[in-house]
Amino acid sequence: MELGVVGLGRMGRIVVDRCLDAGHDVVAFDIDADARADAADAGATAVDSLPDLAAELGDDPRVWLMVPAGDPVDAALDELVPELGDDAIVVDGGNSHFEDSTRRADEYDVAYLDCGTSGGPAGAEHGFSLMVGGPEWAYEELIPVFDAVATGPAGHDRMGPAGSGHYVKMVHNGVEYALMQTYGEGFELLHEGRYDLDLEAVARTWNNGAVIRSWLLELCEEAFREEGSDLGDVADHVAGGSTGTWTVQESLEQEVPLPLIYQALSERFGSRASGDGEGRFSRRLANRLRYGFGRHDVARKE
Ligand SMILES: NC(=O)C1=CN([C@@H]2O[C@H](COP(=O)(O)OP(=O)(O)OC[C@H]3O[C@@H](n4cnc5c(N)ncnc54)[C@H](O)[C@@H]3O)[C@@H](O)[C@H]2O)C=CC1
Ligand SMILES: O=C(CO)[C@H](O)[C@H](O)COP(=O)(O)O
Repeated sequence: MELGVVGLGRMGRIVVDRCLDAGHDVVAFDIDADARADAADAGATAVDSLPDLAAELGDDPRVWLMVPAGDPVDAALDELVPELGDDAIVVDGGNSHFEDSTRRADEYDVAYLDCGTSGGPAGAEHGFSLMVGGPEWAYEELIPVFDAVATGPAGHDRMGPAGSGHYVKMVHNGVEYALMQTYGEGFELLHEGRYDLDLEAVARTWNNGAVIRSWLLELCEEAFREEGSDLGDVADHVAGGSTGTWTVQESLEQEVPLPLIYQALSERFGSRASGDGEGRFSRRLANRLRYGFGRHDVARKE
């Protein structure tokens, strides 16, 4: 299959590489010329504009957007969609708000698939988990691409109609916040508590057979190995927060209480208010874990 990929950053580049490895042809565009050149070196056909991308794809174009959520998605769609034919399929693999996705599915004259993507840059090796919303025929048409980008056939599924893919990913991220918070609290008590513990050894032991083993716990182990048991100069400053905020907003609207996810989100806001970079160990671990799974910048003490 031939796929256009728009947005060649941390995540989009993985879409490109995994599709090429699976034998698909890729036409690639990013507003950044260096990113375009790198994708061309990897074997994609790099183009200089969105109209060029549409022209290169010809009939039945299939396009994967992997740009930052919000205005960049609408900007790309506004420029791209008029150039695509009636049978076009567009996937938005970023962290868009599900209501933006339902709006776009109505507004743009293409088959629109909203695709929650999980796995972060580590997905380069293993593939992503993909949660897809939108028309069934379009999902089925793109299964060869989803097989390549995901861990395999079990790593993707259609969640339901437009918006459902990003809705499921929003809740996934709320769960992610709460898991990071609870690991952080446990390690904070171990760090401040009665014994002088090697936290990498604790995490490694837990990761081997314990009830609470997980990938996030493997990333805790990696963080302690690389930063030390005291997390070195990692600051109490946790960035991000949009997807967790949406999860809490939706919980209020649905009257479904989510106290743990709300608390984890509040801890992030609290970390930014304190401003001294010292503070809570749990929040310092969350800061470092965001690098582990998403290659987000680590805030360091001055
Ligand atoms: N980093 C992560 O772990 C994860 C990120 N995501 C989501 O995936 C999306 C992309 O994230 P990353 O790859 O991490 O971001 P990134 O910042 O590494 O890459 C974004 C790329 O999009 C390009 N871009 C921006 N506007 C553009 C436009 N109008 N046309 C063409 N290219 C444009 C930028 O030049 C950049 O190369 C975001 O929505 C993000 O929330 C989803 C899951 C995990
Ligand atoms: O979707 C992701 C992981 O699943 C991204 O890494 C996202 O950026 C995480 O959310 P936040 O930036 O609010 O920590």
